[in-house]
Parts: sequence; C-alpha cells; structure tokens
Amino acid sequence: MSPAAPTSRLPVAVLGAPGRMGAETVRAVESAGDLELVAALGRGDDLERAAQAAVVVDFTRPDVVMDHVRWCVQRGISAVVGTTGFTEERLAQVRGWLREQPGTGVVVAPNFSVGAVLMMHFAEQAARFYESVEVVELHHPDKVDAPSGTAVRTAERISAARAEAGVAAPPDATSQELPGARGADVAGIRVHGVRLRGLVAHQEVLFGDQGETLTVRHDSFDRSSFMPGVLAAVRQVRDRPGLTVGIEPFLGLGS
Ligand SMILES: NC(=O)C1=CN([C@@H]2O[C@H](COP(=O)(O)OP(=O)(O)OC[C@H]3O[C@@H](n4cnc5c(N)ncnc54)[C@H](OP(=O)(O)O)[C@@H]3O)[C@@H](O)[C@H]2O)C=CC1
Ligand SMILES: O=C(O)C1=N[C@H](C(=O)O)C[C@H](O)C1
Repeated sequence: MSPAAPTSRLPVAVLGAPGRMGAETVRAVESAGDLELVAALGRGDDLERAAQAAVVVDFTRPDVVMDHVRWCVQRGISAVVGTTGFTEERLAQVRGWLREQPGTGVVVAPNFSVGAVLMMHFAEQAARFYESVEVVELHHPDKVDAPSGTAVRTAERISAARAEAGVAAPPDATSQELPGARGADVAGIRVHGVRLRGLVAHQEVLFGDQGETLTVRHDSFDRSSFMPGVLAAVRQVRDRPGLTVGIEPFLGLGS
C-alpha cells in the first residue's frame, strides 16, 4: 500500500500577536491541525516576516490596520481583520485595492462571535416593530475605541431596517443635556458605552413600545468565544475574493 500523500497546512500569520486577541488567535491557529502559524508579529516587527503566509489575521489597532490590509492586498495575501475602526470610507478604500488584485479576499468583521452575529441579526429583525431603540455596549476598561465596532454596526443595521420600513426616528424629548448623557448618535440611534473591570465584551439592544420592552443581549465572557468565527474566516477567505463584511456568509446568514 502506498503511503498517504502529505496534506499541506494553510500558512497563517497573526498581526498583534502579543495582544489579547492576537494571543488567543495564535493559540487557536497552533491548535488547528490544518493551519500552520508562520509568523506572530507585534508592534515594531518587520511585516515582511508575514510574506510567506497565505492568510494574515489582524487584531491590532484602528490607527495601523489600514496599512496592514494594503500591505496584504498588494502582495495577493488574503486577510481576516477583526480590528475595529472600519468606516464606509475605509471599506471603499479596501474595495479599491482589491480591484487591483481580483483573486484576493479580505474579511472585515466587527465581531467573530456567533452569538454576537445572531444578536445583530435578531436586533435587525426586531427594528421595525418598535418605536424606541437604544444600544448599550459594555466592555473591559482597556479597550481604546468607543463605541465598539459591534455597536456601530448594530446601530447602522437597525437604522437601515427602520428606514426601509418607514419607521420614524425614536422619540426623545431631551432639551437639556449634560454632554454625553444621551450617548452617541450613530445613524440616528443612541449608543451608550460602559467600561468596567471584570467585563470582556457585552451588548444589549433595548426596544420599547406601548406597554412592553424587548431586550436582545449577548455576552462574551471569554475571548475563546471569537475563535470559531476567526478560524472559519481563515479557512474560507480565499474562496471569497473581494471584500466580505461580517462573518454572516460563513454562518449561512446573508450573502
Ligand atoms: N472582531 C472581533 O471579534 C474582535 C475585535 N476586537 C478588536 O481587535 C482589536 C485588538 O483588540 P485587543 O486584542 O483587545 O487589543 P490589544 O491592545 O490587547 O492588542 C493589540 C496588539 O496590537 C499590537 N500592535 C500595535 N501596533 C501594531 C503594529 N503596527 N503591528 C503589529 N502589532 C501592533 C499592540 O502592541 P502595543 O501594545 O505595543 O500597542 C498589541 O499587542 C481592537 O480593535 C478590538 O476592538 C477585539 C475583540 C474581538
Ligand atoms: O475590544 C474588544 O474587546 C472588542 N472589540 C470588538 C468591537 O469593538 O466591537 C468586538 C468585541 O466587542 C470585543
């Protein structure tokens, strides 16, 4: 009997490897039999060390992530990006780079946890049925950005669903306000941020109407909750050339 042909593992590099999410991703890649960690880079490390990767995972910071994505796309390396700070303008810029490299894929996901994806999905479904809605995101106090990327995306999706259904802006009689007391306005939806030691990543979407409320809540108690989504994106990003926003397609939710 001839020996089985050796199966090649997918070479993966992690940017932001010393960080909270980077370290969790390094562990997950090292534990996956079909993946090979070829570089684990932090601030100041030479990006060229990631050049042998087929897929780069980025969990760094909003101020450096665009340079990393451009570096990957220019080399035809696919990227899975969890770092926050992706505005519509940034996404358009990534699409522009990808037009020059048609075989390359980039996944930008504000949240890789399955529960968080479902929370956003359920909130979007509920959006048109309620007069009032507000988003409360709660995170560990070492987080540098507010509101969270997940909260921004949730508010944008709720806003779009309400606009499509012709629902008016949520009522709010506030005429005297200490700045910040009513949170941030994201696409017409109020978003509130809590930073508390002991928390990881949590979000509530509060809906209200005559005589009733509905709360859709998700809790990540541990960063391992993000890893199944990260690994699914790593394995599939090269099969989806162009830009994919969110991991919904990998879960059979949306295109
Ligand atoms: N999509 C998702 O599911 C999730 C997304 N996130 C997002 O991921 C990002 C990272 O979060 P988190 O891990 O908690 O943050 P950390 O601050 O723990 O990690 C970021 C790491 O990136 C490093 N870094 C900074 N600049 C560079 C660079 N140019 N090249 C390589 N590494 C660099 C930092 O180094 P230094 O400390 O020296 O600055 C740090 O080690 C945030 O934007 C966060 O919101 C977080 C959780 C889940
Ligand atoms: O910084 C974090 O921790 C997280 N960041 C992402 C976000 O901003 O939405 C995802 C999750 O909330 C954890």
